[in-house]
Amino acid sequence: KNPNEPPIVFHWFPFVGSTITYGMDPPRFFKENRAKYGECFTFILLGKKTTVYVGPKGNEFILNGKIRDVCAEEIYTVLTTPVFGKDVVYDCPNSKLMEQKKFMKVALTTEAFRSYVPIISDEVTSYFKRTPDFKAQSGVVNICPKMAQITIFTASHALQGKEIRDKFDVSLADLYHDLDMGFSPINFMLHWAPLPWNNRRDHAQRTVAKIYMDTIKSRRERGETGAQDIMYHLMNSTYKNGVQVPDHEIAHMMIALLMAGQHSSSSTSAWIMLRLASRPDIMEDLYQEQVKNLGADLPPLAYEDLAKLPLNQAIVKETLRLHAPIHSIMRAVKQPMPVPGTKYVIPTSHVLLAAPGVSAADEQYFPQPALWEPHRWEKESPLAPSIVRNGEPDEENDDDKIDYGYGLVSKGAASPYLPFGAGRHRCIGENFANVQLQTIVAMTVRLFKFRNVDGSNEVIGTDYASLFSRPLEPANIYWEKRD
Ligand code: HEM
Ligand SMILES: N#Cc1ccc(COc2ccc(/C=C/c3ccc(C(F)(F)[C@](O)(Cn4cnnn4)c4ccc(F)cc4F)nc3)cc2)cc1
Repeated sequence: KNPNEPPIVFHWFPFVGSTITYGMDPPRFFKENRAKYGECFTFILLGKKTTVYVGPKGNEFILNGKIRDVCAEEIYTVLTTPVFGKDVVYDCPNSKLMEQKKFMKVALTTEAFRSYVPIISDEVTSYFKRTPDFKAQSGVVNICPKMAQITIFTASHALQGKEIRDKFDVSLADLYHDLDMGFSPINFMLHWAPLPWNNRRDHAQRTVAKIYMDTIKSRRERGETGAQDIMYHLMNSTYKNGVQVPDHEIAHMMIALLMAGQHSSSSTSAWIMLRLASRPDIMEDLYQEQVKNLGADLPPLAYEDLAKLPLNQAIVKETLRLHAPIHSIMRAVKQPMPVPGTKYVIPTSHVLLAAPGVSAADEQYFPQPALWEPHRWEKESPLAPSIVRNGEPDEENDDDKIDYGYGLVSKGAASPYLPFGAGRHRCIGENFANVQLQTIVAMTVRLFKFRNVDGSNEVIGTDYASLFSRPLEPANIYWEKRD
């Protein structure tokens, strides 16, 4: 027992350590060990000493770690580079990633979102109209594959451009599926292994990258400047050192954006539908909110309408509070790190693990935390988070901001609610995700009433085996069309 290091979670076997109990149910693992050891403790994950530090102080310590102390790419590159491709995101120095985030973000503007809302709402309505599963007046459906379908189209159309999606036609599904097989936590360990799925992943990565690069060449030859989409902006971006972004890096960033957008949104939208089925009263409130604020004739949805639907917005916020797709954020330790207020110094042999979802489910910050209650985000709600400021306990309220090279982000990460991370690695897709998810919810509410098959208020368990936590399948809900 070393008094200068956090306590080590009891385990029977070296190497395996606590991998299985953690991997099966990370939130439960964090909560049980916080009760035994406090907010900062170390466990063995596949032979690696992994120091967890939960709560707002832990979020600050890890997510706002200085670049000389913590490193993301060292941990993530084995997982992401084979899928995205070389020289982007975690296969380059952090300074280059910061510039890439700036380029990627430049096309995620409210102007672009204005055009996405009709695209997404048309996709939702046409999907539900043309899909055989929704031919009848009511029925039962496993909602997860349906939401994955809806989000892959909207994510690819919005983030990749119409021509790319059309070009993939039916082969997108297969190529995307093979790429996706490489995006699994098993590859944290076996990324190098010449396993069949890794070979398919590599073939898919090369094929998809080539499709993008051919598109870039043909756009350049035609002098195409029509679509001001992400590809267009990346084709016209230059690094600070004067080098134009090479075609292969453009292609690889496009793959990264597709993977990010698809996984996060399909998981979150599936959870939203399951939660609405567990609370038919909320789904009715949402419908009435649109009637009240947009008019009983329910005009076609526009970007500006989203801001008129606070409960609709709170659905996404409350779902991400209990179902954040990324449950573990990891960093390598590059220099011994003293933990403020303790005797601990975290050595470079450790990996740090932040779990913002732990404080988001802590009664200290959210009364009755296990209750999915979107109304809690309204100021006067008795369930409102204790540190409500201007309507939400977000990190954007009371401290100033800092720019790591891709725009201003909040300086403080000591918030209990960080589903999009914080600090230099903070998400750049938050606004896109909110527009996409809020539009999907608003359109679904117009078409259906949901409830659980057994009429209960229950919700299905979580599958932590994949990279992004998502509902266990099949996750059936009973639906009926609003006449
Ligand atoms: C509900 C949707 C989403 C959630 C909950 C989410 C969550 C996160 C989180 C927690 C991080 C921080 C990761 C870390 O610190 O290691 C992150 C980073 C990031 N996300 Fe998202 N994300 C979402 C959607 C998106 C979308 C739609 C895109 C792209 C269009 C995207 C692109 C990125 C990028 C580029 C980063 C930066 C990674 C880095 O700097 O290391 N995300 N996201
Ligand atoms: N035995 C066993 C056993 C052991 C352990 C386990 C479970 O262990 C763990 C541990 C850690 C993790 C981490 C999740 C993680 C991290 C990074 C990324 C990412 F990089 F990919 C992402 O942030 C994703 N992203 C961002 N925004 N939207 N998506 C991203 C960034 C930029 C980018 F451009 C594209 C991106 F898409 N994705 C996911 C998941 C599971 C199970 C079983």
